[in-house]
Amino acid sequence: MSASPAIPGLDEAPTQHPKLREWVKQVAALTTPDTVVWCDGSDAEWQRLTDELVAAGTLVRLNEDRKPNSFWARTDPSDVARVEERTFICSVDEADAGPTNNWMAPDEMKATMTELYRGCMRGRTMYVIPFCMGPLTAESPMFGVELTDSPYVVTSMRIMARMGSGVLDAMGTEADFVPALHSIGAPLEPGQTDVPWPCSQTKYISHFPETREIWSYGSGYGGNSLLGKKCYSLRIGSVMGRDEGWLAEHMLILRLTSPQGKVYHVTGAFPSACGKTNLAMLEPTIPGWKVETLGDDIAWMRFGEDGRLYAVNPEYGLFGVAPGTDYTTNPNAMRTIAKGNSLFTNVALTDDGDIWWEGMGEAPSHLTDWKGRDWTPDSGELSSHPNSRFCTPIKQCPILADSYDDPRGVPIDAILFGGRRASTIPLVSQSRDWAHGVFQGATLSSETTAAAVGQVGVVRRDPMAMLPFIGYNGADYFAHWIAMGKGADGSGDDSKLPKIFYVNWFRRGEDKRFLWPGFGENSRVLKWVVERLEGSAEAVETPVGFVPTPEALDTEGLDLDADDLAAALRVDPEEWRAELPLITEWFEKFGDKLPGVLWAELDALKARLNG
Ligand SMILES: Nc1nc2c(ncn2[C@@H]2O[C@H](COP(=O)(O)OP(=O)(O)OP(=O)(O)O)[C@@H](O)[C@H]2O)c(=O)[nH]1
Ligand SMILES: O=C([O-])CC(=O)C(=O)O
Ligand SMILES: [Mn+2]
Repeated sequence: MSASPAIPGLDEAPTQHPKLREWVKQVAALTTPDTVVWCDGSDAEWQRLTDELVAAGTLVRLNEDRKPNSFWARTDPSDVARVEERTFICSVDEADAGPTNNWMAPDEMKATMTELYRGCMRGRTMYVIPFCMGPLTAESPMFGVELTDSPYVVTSMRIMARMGSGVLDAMGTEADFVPALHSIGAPLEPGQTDVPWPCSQTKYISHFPETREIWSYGSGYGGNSLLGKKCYSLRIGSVMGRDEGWLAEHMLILRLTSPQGKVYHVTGAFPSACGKTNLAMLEPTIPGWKVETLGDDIAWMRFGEDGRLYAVNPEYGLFGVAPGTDYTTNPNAMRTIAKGNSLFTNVALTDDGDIWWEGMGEAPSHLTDWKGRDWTPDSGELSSHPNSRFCTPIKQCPILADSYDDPRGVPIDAILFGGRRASTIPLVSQSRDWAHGVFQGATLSSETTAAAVGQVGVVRRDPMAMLPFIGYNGADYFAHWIAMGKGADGSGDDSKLPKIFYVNWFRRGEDKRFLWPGFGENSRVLKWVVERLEGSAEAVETPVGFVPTPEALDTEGLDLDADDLAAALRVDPEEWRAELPLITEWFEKFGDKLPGVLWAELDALKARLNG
C-alpha cells in the first residue's frame, strides 16, 4: 500500500506538543479533509472565515451602522437545538452513567462513530481550535482542543471561549487538554455544490468520562457543536469536579451591591431558557442597588483557602435566547449586541439589514424569517425560532464585573435554584439548611422549553437545572453536593457555605397571566435574599422553607395587586401533597444509590405537610 498523500496544512502545526500533533494526524487520516487549518484566533482569521461563510450563504453580513461586524445565520430547520435523545455518556460501566443519561459502551460508541467519521470531512477543511475554559492565568488552565469541519463553529468558538495562538503557546508541549472532535457529517463529493447549512440526519453527542474525550457528529447547532460549552464545561467538567472536589454547574454568576456598598455574589441554576441570562444582566428597579455580570450559563465552583466556595465563569461569550430580549426586559443584553462582533442564529432579518425577533417591540411590516421566507405580521407564524440565539463577546457587556478575569473567582453568598412552574412553587423560599437546599435542587422541576428538541411545556424533574448535563450517575451527583456541604475540610461546618434559595418567576394566575412581573423586578427578591443572609428580613416558616411575608418583600413603587403577590408567595399544602408522589417516583429511579439524606428530607417534608 502506498502512503496517503499529505494533507495541506497538516504538517504546519504551530506547536511541538507531541500528543496534540499525533491526535490531529490521526483524526485527519480518519476524516480525510482537503486541508487542515491551525486557528490562531486573529482578527484576520475572523475576517477570512466570515467572508467565506458569507460567500457560502451560511452568513449574511448585517448593516454596519446597526450591528457592526455582525452576521445573520440560518440553520437547517432540523438543526435548531440540543438533541438530548442523541446525547450519550459512554462510561465503562453503565451504572456510572446512571438513570438520567443515555449510555453506550465506549468501545461500541467509538466503533460506530469511527465509521461515521471515516472520510466525513472529504471536500472540507478541518480546523484545529486550541481553547481554554476559564482564565489562561489559572493555576492549572483548563485546556481543550476542538477539531471541526465547520467554519461557523470556529467563528462561534472565537466568541464563546478564549482560543487561538495564546492558548497554544500556554499549552507548551506537556499540558493536558480535552480532545473534542466535531464534524457536521456532510462530506462533499467532487463537483457537488454545498448547501448553506450542511449537517447530517444522524447525530451523536458523545462523552467518554474516564478518558475525558468528546465526540460530536451531525449537528452544527451551538449546544451540540461548541464543545467547550455543555460538553466540556458541564458534562466532562462535572466528572472532573466529582473526582477533584469541586462543582461544575449550569449557573449564572452575578455581583450585587447594596445601597450601603456591601457586596454579595449570587449564582443561579435555572433550566435552559428559564432566565439565567436575564437575571445575570439585571437592571434593578429598586434605588441604590447594583448588579454586575460575571456569567450567564456556567459556573465552576471550588473551595478557596478561606473555606468559602468561589465561582469562575469558564466562558468568554454569551449564547443567549433571542426572543423576549428587549430594552424593556434585558437592556444590558441589547447594549452588548449593539456593539457588534456578534452572530445571530435563526432570528429574523429586517429589510435594512438588522435583526428582529418576537418580543423586540413592534414588528416591522416586512421581514425575512428564520427560514428565509418573506414574513409580515399577518403571517401567522413566528419570525424567529423560539430557540434562536445571539452569540456575543461577554467583554462587551456594559455591566461586566471587574473580577470576571480573576482566576480565583468570586466568593458565593447565595445559590438560587429556579424552575418554570405555572403552579405550586412560591416566588422564593429559603432552604432550612444545606441538606434541605440540596433536596430543593434535586427535586427541581420545570416546564420544558425550545432549548432542546422535543415537546415544550411538559413538567419534568431537572435537578439543579443539570438534567441534560450531569456527566455521571445522578445519585452520585447528589451525594457529591451533600459532601460539598461538609465544607472544604469535610468537617461538616457549613457556616461558610452559600445559603440556598428556590425561586419561581413563572407562577401563573387562574387567567394564565404571570403573577410576578419578573426581569428587573427580580431585584426585589435578590434584596430579600441578602437581607436573609444578614438576618434582617422577615419570613414565615412553611413546610417547604422560609417564605417572605408580603411586607418583607420591598414592593415600593411596584404596581402589583396584593392578591397577585399573595398568590405568588403562597405555599398550598394541597398542591404540595400532589408533588410528593412525583418526587417519590423521581427518587425511586435512582434505586439504592440515592443518598439516604434525600429520603430523610422527603420524609420530613411529608411530615411537615401532614403535621
Ligand atoms: N416571565 C418571565 N420571563 C422571563 C424572566 N426572565 C427570563 N424570562 C424569559 O425566559 C426566556 C429565557 O431566558 P434566558 O435568561 O435567556 O434563559 P437562560 O436560563 O439563560 O437559558 P439558556 O441559555 O438556554 O441556558 C426568555 O424568553 C426570557 O424573556 C422573568 O423574570 N419572568
Ligand atoms: O446549549 C445550548 O444550546 C444553549 C444553552 O445554554 C442551553 O440549552 O442550556
Ligand atoms: Mn444553558
